[in-house]
Amino acid sequence: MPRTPQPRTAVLASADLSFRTRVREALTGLRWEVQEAQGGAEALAYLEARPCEAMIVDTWLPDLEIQEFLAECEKRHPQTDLIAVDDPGPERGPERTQARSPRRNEVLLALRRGQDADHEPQGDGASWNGMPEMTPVHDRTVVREEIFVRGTAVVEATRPGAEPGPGTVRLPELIGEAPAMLEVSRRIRLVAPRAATVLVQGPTGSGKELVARAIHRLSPRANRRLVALNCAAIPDTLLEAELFGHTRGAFTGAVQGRIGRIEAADGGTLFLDEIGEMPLALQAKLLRFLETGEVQRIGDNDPIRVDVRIVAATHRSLAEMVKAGSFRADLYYRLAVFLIRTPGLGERPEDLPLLVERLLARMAEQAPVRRLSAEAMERLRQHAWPGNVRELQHVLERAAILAAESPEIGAAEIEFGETF
Ligand SMILES: Nc1ncnc2c1ncn2[C@@H]1O[C@H](COP(=O)(O)OP(=O)(O)OP(=O)(O)O)[C@@H](O)[C@H]1O
Repeated sequence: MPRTPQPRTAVLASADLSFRTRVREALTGLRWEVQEAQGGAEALAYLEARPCEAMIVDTWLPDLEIQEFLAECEKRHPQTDLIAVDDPGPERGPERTQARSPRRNEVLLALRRGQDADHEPQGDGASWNGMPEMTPVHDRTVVREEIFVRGTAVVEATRPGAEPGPGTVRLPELIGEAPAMLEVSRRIRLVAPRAATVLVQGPTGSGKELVARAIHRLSPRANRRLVALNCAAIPDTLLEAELFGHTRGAFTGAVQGRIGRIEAADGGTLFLDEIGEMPLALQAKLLRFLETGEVQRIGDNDPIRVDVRIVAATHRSLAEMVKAGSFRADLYYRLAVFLIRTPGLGERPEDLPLLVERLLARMAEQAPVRRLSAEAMERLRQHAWPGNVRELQHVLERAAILAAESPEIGAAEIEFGETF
């Protein structure tokens, strides 16, 4: 009796759902068990949790440079074969060169045969080794192989000898190459795939919300909701109902029942901005939720189980607040499982030119924008930036409007607003 082959295991990493679907269908039809990841960090987390035979990865990842990703896989999981897949399109990945191993050939073959059910291989998979079309080719004989899976060009992965730089590459939405910013990106990528609570600390306008959104985008929860609540923007008396929800008639004015933001974020992420402004009594209730995973709407005795990841942010030092007795120590420890500190612009002056260039380029997508003169740049350099990147954005927007009739943005067009 023919032996039923064990499913072979692969992680498939791509941000593109249709791409994942095509490749997954091709492989599961061939008895591969495929774990899908939306980005590099998530894919690495899957490999950590359960080693598998192959890593199939899109050459464009939302969070990691492909070379960095491949090097990381190679270092941590030398047993896993790597295959980078190029979707045909204007953005091709970098040139790839690498000798192929027999097992990698199997995956390529599986992908190719996914087009055609008649070719479904029989046996235990070992017999695929040495298929005539796929006999291993030694270094440099073939540098590139394209196989089409329903319109997708599959190109062999490569790990050229070059090291992938400092081991950390910034996330696309976070502008800045200063070490403190690269550390922010690194921390986001490390924590995103996990369920850990994150505390983001940094001055106003330094990108705390951007960090929360990036964590959500790179997490397995990315296709569920990110719900944001600014604790400073809601009167203390309403904050509890906003967080936990309430039944009809639970308090004066509650003419209808409403679910709270925690429940609304079920399966996703809740971003609690300005957590330092939360009243002490409510802090105790939030802690209870974090410990039990249950919420109780105001006016209702039945607890409801929810699965929510919390990312909290503050511009204040919560540790100082704990010392002063205005923030609960137990909640602080529970929130600060993983800390990310967003640096103020004053701490990373070397990023100013890059920020200016990228922010002006973004503005130019909406309306024509003049170039910045050297004098204007110098004026920007002299400023202390208490409002950080948000303030820079506003200064540049104002300057672009003022310079509409000038050949360039001059120092005269750089106006700083009020500082507080
Ligand atoms: N590193 C960065 N790269 C690109 N844009 C940034 C960066 N940091 C901040 N910004 C932009 O600056 C603005 C303010 O950012 P964000 O709201 O994330 O800051 P914040 O720290 O949460 O501010 P606040 O404490 O006032 O709520 C946003 O438009 C954001 O896109």
